[in-house]
Amino acid sequence: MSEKTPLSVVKAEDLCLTFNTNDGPVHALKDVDLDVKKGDFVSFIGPSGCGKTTFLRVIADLEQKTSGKITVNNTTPENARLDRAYGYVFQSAALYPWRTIEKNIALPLEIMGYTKADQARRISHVLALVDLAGFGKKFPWQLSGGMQQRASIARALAFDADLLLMDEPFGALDEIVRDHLNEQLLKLWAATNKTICFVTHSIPEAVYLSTKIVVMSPRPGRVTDVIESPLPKERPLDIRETPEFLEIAHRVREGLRAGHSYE
Ligand SMILES: Nc1ncnc2c1ncn2[C@@H]1O[C@H](COP(=O)(O)OP(=O)(O)OP(=O)(O)O)[C@@H](O)[C@H]1O
Repeated sequence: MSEKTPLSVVKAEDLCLTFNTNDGPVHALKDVDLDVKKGDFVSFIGPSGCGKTTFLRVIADLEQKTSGKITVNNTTPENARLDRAYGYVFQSAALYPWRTIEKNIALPLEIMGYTKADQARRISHVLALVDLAGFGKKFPWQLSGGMQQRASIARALAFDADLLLMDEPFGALDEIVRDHLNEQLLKLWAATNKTICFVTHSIPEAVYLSTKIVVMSPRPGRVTDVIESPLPKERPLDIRETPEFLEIAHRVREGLRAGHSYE
């Protein structure tokens, strides 16, 4: 492999996952082919039930494929999970209300056996990365929704996983807060060179954040388009008004429309 070819972080080939339910089989993922390279910011967009969360859960070894291939960091999802290859951020911040922000961030580090000194160093580093320096001693309920979500991102970053799996992390926030967090996330991504897989229902969010947009469609859950973004890495919010941005957004919208059943 040439030095310039980035490594594959997630590689899926003919990946299928069928849930057997009392109402018959549900084809959550069908023949998914995807190559996520190191440093990519990949968004998954598509209507409810198209398999976005299921795909993230397969990467995280929380669901098992039915057939096909999937590797994470060139190994099985199970090995990658055991190597702590990823941090996972959910739609709700899922912070323990009885623990302070720093104690929430410390939890996975405690479980992994980091020393107290290493925990403290990592906590202050990730709090600074998400712009929450000085808030470590607060409890989750003392923070706004956007700050809580940043704290949950800090928790996912604390053990230095190169891959971040984010399942609609900003879906429950209002638009202004979401804009702000989108900007911050891009800065964080540029500063840390992480690979990010990000689920969203929002076309502007997907186009603004991503180097690659994966458009999905349900019944069966499949990938209908993969768009490589030509936008520069440096993206002020007003890039959303440029013709290049609107053109990609248009292609995503067309892809979503084509795969939508309007039932
Ligand atoms: N554990 C499960 N058992 C049975 N069916 C499931 C299970 N998990 C997901 N499904 C089904 O698989 C399909 C894909 O679900 P998934 O949650 O991945 O979709 P999604 O695109 O993330 O949807 P949303 O945008 O609503 O979160 C859906 O039809 C869902 O009902």
